Amino acid sequence: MTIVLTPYWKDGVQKLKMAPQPPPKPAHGLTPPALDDNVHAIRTLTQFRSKTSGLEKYIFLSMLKHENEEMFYKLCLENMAEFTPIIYTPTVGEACQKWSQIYRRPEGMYISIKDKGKILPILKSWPKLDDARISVVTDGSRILGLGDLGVNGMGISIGKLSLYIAGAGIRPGSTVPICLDLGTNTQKYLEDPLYLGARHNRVPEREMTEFMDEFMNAMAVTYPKLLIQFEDFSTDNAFRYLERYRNKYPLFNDDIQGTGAVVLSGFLNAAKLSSEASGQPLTSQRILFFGAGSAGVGVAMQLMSFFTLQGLSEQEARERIWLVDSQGLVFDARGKMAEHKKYFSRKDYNGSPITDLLDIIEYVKPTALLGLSTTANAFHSGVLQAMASLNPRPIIFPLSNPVHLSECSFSDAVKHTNGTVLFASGSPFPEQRDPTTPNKTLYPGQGNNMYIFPGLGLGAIIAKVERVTDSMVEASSLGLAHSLTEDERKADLLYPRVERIRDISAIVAKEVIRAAQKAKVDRATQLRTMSDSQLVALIKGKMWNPSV
Ligand SMILES: NC(=O)C1=CN([C@@H]2O[C@H](COP(=O)(O)OP(=O)(O)OC[C@H]3O[C@@H](n4cnc5c(N)ncnc54)[C@H](OP(=O)(O)O)[C@@H]3O)[C@@H](O)[C@H]2O)C=CC1
Ligand SMILES: CC(=O)C(=O)O
Ligand SMILES: [Mg+2]
Repeated sequence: MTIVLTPYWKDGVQKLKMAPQPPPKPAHGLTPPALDDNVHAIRTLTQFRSKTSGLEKYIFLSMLKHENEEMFYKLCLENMAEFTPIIYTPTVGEACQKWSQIYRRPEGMYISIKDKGKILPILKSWPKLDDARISVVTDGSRILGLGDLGVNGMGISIGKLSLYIAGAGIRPGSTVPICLDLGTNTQKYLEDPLYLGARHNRVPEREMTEFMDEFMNAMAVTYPKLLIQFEDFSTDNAFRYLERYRNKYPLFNDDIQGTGAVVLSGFLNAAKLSSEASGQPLTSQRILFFGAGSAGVGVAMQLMSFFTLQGLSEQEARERIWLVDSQGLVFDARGKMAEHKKYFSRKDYNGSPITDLLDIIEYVKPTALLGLSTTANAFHSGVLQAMASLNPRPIIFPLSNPVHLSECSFSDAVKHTNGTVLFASGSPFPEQRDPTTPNKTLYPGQGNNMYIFPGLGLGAIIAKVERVTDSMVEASSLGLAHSLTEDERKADLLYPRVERIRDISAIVAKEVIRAAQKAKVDRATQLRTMSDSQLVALIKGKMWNPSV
């Protein structure tokens, strides 16, 4: 059997034999006499920790996954807080940027625009055809906040799927990383002799849509049990292909829906604390979005349900949300604007454009400031102080990834709000001392869709859904919000500790299955009669665990 698992070299498609399986345990006498899995885990972790840069650690773990997958996931599960910043944001961002330099072996499928008209046989050559359950598909056009990385975006599909396995116990053999190669508009890559993708600009929209139609149809034919996660498509395409396929195939867009769900969840917990401190009702929250792309608008759409769940009408909910883009406050009288911004564009402002964030804050008087702008340090000291002067507990979520593009750091947020901030960021930051209470530690939340997609995907797979409905996405969010333990609430955490990711994914998956049942999109109808505890037990029982 041959399989297209490698990127392209010039015009040719390199065909490789199937990727080698991990070797069976060596016969007695071929390993050192005292080799023991538990001690070897310590040895491997020590080797990992001896690497000095994030990228070296990433490469080490990537090779470990290839050579000893069970050990990789065992260590990952036991050291989630230490491993996620390496296999995921921020280090995965650097790995993607340098993908053409660090590439070593096939680990997913690359489907090129040159394969148009013959995508089906390529998909059929995937070695674990019948096992395929979840695919993360990117076209590399907006990887984290790093822009168009072309086929270098493969690293993000692989990273997300590692979190499906570690975080939700999806079987490793059921995951299918895919990177679509539709060209790149990044000149640096086109000129890089090591670049692994097609060496031309991105193809026009019509050609891409024809390609996508063929690809999606071929995916459904080849993998009838597959759920698709669209990842890191540039904003126009993210909205376009979500709308085009969401009622036809089981899929969701992680940046629009996964991010919306994770932020709604953290916001629900933050808003309770903020309203307790201000004495104002939850409905008085005023949310300012700095960034109005797929993530900003996706989150804004999801936060509508924060208000409607409190009894506000759709119109009232919409009035509690303001968007800012690179031209400043988004308002109708500004003139022509992208389709996805229109719904939240303000109708009640007719003045001249307001572009400075401090002026916008003065005008809106937000209780919450959410950053999805890819603009590092946009929440500077003046912005943080302004938020703190308006609110006893300001909600500040700098959600852009990776770390170096975050709108502010946790230490700055703590410093300039005198420790009152309710904080969540897209990438992790270290904890801080409370400036006002000796010996008290303040913990940053990680408002990253990694808390949602593993459980959402697992629930959708177990329920064998025909579609992913908005109600399933909302249920994943509420499941996450309610999964905080008493201890976590006492520490004012907005998200559960990442070490509990498996438990959280089980809760999220259960809520997703229940919502799928309500919407009647579940094909595993035998689950409908189970009690909640039976369902959670079933979900946990289905989770794959490393055997070492
Ligand atoms: N925490 C999480 O789980 C997630 C985080 N993200 C992060 O969100 C970020 C945005 O992603 P996405 O929405 O897809 O990206 P886009 O590029 O589509 O959106 C960026 C938005 O920010 C606006 N913007 C850019 N520069 C400025 C500026 N100087 N001032 C004000 N606004 C500005 C853009 O304005 P304009 O529209 O005018 O161009 C656009 O609206 C990324 O960094 C990504 O990593 C994404 C998904 C999940
Ligand atoms: C987290 C994520 O999906 C992003 O930054 O794009
Ligand atoms: Mg993403």
